[in-house]
Amino acid sequence: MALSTDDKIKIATALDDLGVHVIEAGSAVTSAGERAAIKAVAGLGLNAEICSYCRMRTDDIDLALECDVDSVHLVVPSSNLHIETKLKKDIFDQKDREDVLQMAGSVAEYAKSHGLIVEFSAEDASRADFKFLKDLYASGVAHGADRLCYCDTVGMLTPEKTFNIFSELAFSAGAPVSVHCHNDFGLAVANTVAAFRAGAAEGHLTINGIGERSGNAALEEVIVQLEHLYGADTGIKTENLYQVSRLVSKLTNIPVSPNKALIGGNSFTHEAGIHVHDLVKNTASYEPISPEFVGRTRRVVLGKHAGASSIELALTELKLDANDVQKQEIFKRVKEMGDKGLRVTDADLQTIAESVLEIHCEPTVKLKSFSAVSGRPSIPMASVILEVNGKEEVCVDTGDGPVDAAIRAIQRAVSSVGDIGLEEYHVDAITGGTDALVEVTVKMSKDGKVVTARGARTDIIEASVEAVINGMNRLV
Ligand SMILES: CC(=O)SCCNC(=O)CCNC(=O)[C@H](O)C(C)(C)COP(=O)(O)OP(=O)(O)OC[C@H]1O[C@@H](n2cnc3c(N)ncnc32)[C@H](O)[C@@H]1OP(=O)(O)O
Ligand SMILES: CC(C)C(=O)C(=O)O
Repeated sequence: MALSTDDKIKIATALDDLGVHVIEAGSAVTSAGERAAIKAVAGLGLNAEICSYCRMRTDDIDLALECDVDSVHLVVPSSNLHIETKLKKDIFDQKDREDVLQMAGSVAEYAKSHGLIVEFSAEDASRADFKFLKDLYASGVAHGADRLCYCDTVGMLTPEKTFNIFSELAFSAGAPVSVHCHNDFGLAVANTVAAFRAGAAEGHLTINGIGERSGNAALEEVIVQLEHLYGADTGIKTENLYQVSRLVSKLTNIPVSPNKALIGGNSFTHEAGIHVHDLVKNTASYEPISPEFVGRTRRVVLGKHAGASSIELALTELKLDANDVQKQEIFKRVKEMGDKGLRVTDADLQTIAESVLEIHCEPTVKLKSFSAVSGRPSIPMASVILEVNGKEEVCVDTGDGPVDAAIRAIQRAVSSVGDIGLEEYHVDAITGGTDALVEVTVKMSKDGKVVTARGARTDIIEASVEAVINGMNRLV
């Protein structure tokens, strides 16, 4: 994953707006491009402190200074394993031990003398000799470190162990102690929360839990757990969390798993009829917090597990009245689709309901023709001819591929009916082979309303065009 300067600016601005206190904008030593990006972020005048990762080397500090950052995350190997591997020294040898303490302290002092805030970070602290770790922190503090950090570099901590360690360190190490957890055993969030409970001053968190290997502690999970399960006021604008999560996922190209807590596509989405039956009476029955708390909306989807309440709700949303017999028929058809293994999109339900209720609606957006081209080195391009509210619209656009170009062209062609966004795009090959039937499912939005729709064809561009137009017709 590599972010451009523009991407870093967008993410840093969103994080600042979210209310985070420190933004680690990159490692200045990485490359000239990385330095340009860090400098650009530092020049934004954000409220957050802008920080760069540095090794225990004065030349790394010099590069961070070139970027005009406020602070450095000065990382010092602390376990004997890391010290031996990186520095070829042994903390159990008295001379080597003193050398490491001296080296770390002098780089901290160098950074401080150049006006930087120093977060003095013990790498692999969870596998370090605890006595040496405390000596290392003492050396950092004696040389001016403003904060200390305890890194669980390969995710070895458990919540109980973390609580005990932070209970001992947090108020006796001589400076506020941050926690930096990795998720190798899936415990990064639990360990970070345990550290906060025991007095950690700061947590190193990442949006969507991204990070090296299995990632770091997910910001959104830590914040919402602290607020809701422990009654803390974190000062974070939680209502921005989903929007920032989407931005980071888009710019890093790292999709969020549908079942990811709080920000996954399935959180706050309900399908089971037995759940929906209660949910419509009291949302708390199947939601621990309201979706709006993290900037989301509730969704009830239809499928094999739908019940009468789900159908009733969906019909109300469509503003359609059905009698009991008609509802039974809609219910039956929804179940039939579910039994075939199909997800019932909002557009599918509308089609079923209109067919059962014998309503004939002229679609607002009708496809007359489209074409798309792609190749190398040409730029992917698409043209569409649509009928929008009876008026012919012809649009051409380019994109990252022919599908993107076609969807952009459609979005331009329908701009007269409003701003329709594509929130999610998903492709499944239903059959095997290069002539497979391809199913495209899209989630689209307009003025806060979100709908799902599907297209199924052997041609992926046609399936995408069909899905998008189906979704648009549900929204306008
Ligand atoms: C995902 C993250 O960004 S987490 C933060 C970690 N950040 C990064 O790794 C930044 C990206 N890294 C890079 O671009 C490169 O690794 C560079 C430019 C930093 C260094 O590249 P190279 O000089 O080729 O060294 P290489 O990466 O092979 O090895 C790292 C060197 O740093 C040394 N080192 C690593 N950590 C430390 C430390 N905390 N203090 C002092 N030295 C350290 C290693 O001992 C090794 O030194 P050696 O080459 O003398 O053996
Ligand atoms: C970059 C450093 C802080 C790290 O990821 C770790 O030690 O866990």
